[in-house]
Amino acid sequence: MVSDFPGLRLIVSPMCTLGLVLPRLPMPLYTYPGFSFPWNLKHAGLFKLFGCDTVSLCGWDGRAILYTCDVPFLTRMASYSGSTVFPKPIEEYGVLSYFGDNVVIAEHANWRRQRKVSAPAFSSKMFERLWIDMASIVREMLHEERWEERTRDFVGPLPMVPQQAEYVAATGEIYYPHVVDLTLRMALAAIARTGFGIEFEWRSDESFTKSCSSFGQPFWKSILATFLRIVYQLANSVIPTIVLDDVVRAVTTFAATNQHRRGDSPLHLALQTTCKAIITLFEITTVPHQHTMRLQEALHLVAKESTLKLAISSLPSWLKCLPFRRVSRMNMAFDCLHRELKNMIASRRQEIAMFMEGSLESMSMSSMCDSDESGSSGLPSASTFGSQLQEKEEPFDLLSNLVRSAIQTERVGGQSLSEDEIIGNAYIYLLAGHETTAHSMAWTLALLAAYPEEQEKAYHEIMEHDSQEDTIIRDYPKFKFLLACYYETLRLFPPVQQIPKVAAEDTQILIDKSNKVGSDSPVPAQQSEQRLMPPSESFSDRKLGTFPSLDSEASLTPSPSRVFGNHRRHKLPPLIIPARNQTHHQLDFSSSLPSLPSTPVASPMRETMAYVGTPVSGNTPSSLRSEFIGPAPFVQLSKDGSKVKRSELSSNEEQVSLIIKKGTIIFISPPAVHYNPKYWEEPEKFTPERFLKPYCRSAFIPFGVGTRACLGRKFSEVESVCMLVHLLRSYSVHLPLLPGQTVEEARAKFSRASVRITLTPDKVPLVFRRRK
Ligand code: HEM
Repeated sequence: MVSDFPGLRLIVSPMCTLGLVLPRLPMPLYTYPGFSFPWNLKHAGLFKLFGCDTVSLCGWDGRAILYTCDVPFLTRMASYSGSTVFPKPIEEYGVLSYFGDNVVIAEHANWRRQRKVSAPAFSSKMFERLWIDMASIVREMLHEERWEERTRDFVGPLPMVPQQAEYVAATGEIYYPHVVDLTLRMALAAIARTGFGIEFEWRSDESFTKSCSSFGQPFWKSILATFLRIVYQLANSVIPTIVLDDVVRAVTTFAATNQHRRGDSPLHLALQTTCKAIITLFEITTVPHQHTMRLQEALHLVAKESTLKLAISSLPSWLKCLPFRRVSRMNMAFDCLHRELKNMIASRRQEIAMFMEGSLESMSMSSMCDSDESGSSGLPSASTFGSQLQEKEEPFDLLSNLVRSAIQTERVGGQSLSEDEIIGNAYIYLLAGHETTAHSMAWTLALLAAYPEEQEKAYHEIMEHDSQEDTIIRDYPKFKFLLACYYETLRLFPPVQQIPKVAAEDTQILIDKSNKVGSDSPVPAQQSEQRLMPPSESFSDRKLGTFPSLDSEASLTPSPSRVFGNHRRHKLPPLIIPARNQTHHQLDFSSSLPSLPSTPVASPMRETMAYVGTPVSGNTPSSLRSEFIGPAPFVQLSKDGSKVKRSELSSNEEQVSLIIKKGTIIFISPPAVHYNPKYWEEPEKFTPERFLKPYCRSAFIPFGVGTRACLGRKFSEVESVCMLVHLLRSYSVHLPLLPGQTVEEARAKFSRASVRITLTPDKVPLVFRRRK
């Protein structure tokens, strides 16, 4: 299917189950590069090696995929992903349906419905609340962890001891061996408060982790309990249950009354010990845990153990009940969260319906009162009714907004979300929004520590706009440099490493070959203003080239085009494909093409055409053309955006086609795009300023591309900028350098990461000091 593209021929495909667990093998480019290969190889390790931006990855187990970092190609492809052409291979996402159907695993009409109902949940009031919540989370953290007190007497770093393996914090320094422990809790608190409206108090790290890890039974207890239950089941099959139950009840009652019996004789002691043992055994088998799990603890454990849950979901069901403490703790947490979400949704439904009715009623009453100025109607005045309502604050957290949107959709007769779908989507917010943002916040701090001059710029920006009074959401657009730092971090460490698509049908993409450089190459400021969007374009009112503005409600509420993508309004960037009889080597921008003859080029035609899937000749072969029955979206576009008749395809010298065979899996690689020197100057360097100048927007894809782009993008941006403002205004962050260690070495160390659900840093050690 993809053999015409150069690439890796591997023993194991990274996409199969074995690939998920197998570590990197020796000679990785011939055997197996490990599941973390997108991060380890980035652009230079694979695409540069093969000299083209789309390569194939084939395993001996038969799974073959196309792997691309070619911006024109992926932009065109992803812009249509909401349609039937390049959907997500949703069968790969089955495990995410644990709590219920949700927007991430939906496709086609189901996806449109879910996205339409869930997008309004990210409303301006929610962002207002997010800013307030995040600011108070940082404040509480600083207070609870006694940062001020601990950083009071800093005199300077401790003298270095040669061969020192671990950094020793000096007096007045706060040292985190892995700052992700801190950012994970901040991101969780933000999701808990603004996402679910839960009172999530900040407890010192130690006590919180301790209480969370106390759940679940120790391994030996679980084994014993399982054994006793099996014995009971077997005995049950021989002796009638009722008799067995009576015997157990009699024995335990006897044991309970006799376990504290006084007496010093050996007989008494033996009886007492036996009775205690019986009671313990009985407790092990019947009472799993005395202490009820709180929602805050359940949230923490669910977020922490989601990877385990997903891994276990694909195992046979009996394996899921293995008596490991971690597994039983995880199951408890998931059950608790599910139960609580159900209760919360039920109560929110009532509350929100009350508010909706209340506001309607107060409106109608105010009009009645207006018409009857003497107030002789006998009804409470509109203001009295309004104040009764105001006593209770209307909730605007994500979950409440989702419920509100579902109710509103129901009321206008639209297709709404079921309770399970609301729970499914709420769980996705937790899963999608927790680790991604937490890891990115940790890496932003680390990069600012590694580049002190950038940190100083960030600090100056904070000082410029952060008066002594608390900042509010309206101040957010002022922190341009901080947002640029966050973007640059996401470019260097994109949390999502692969974005999969599948060709649902044989598809022919018509390419404008005259546009050689392609409109997605990095461009200087004066060129192509249309493509130069501000870093937060989806948040702003979309004035090209301006920074996000939060002045209007509209700027925060997703518009249909923002929700569903704007591919209908804008012309898609053309793909660059060689003309007939033009070799790859003649091209100055032949990014979509296999350019090295690692796969033997069989015919001149192969050399001159770019295609994905079955080889085709220079002209669309009749066999393939006959498959294009019905609308083929790509065929309809020409250079000027007008329609091209199918019959013109073969003869039109300006147009060349790219053919993607049905079933081809295509993985878009954000790290390879972000490290592609074609789009980014000095891609390895941390240069936040690049986002303050015109930049290649289509080559910045941490939040995905096209219609399926991230719904929570603004959530993560507002949350992170707010955290930086409130932390860096009083504290500076530094790398804990060991004797003889350079900044580059330290950066290489904190850049080590593995690909799990998202890119997960191995260790990010940081030191904080109080600013003078
Ligand atoms: C740094 C933070 C984040 C990154 C890098 C990120 C990245 C992404 C990416 C790449 C996708 C597209 C996946 C695909 O097409 O297969 C996505 C989708 C999604 N994200 Fe995020 N995300 C982040 C934060 C969040 C947050 C905070 C939330 C919610 C509170 C969220 C909710 C979602 C949802 C609901 C989707 C599915 C959209 C759809 O399929 O229509 N994300 N995200």
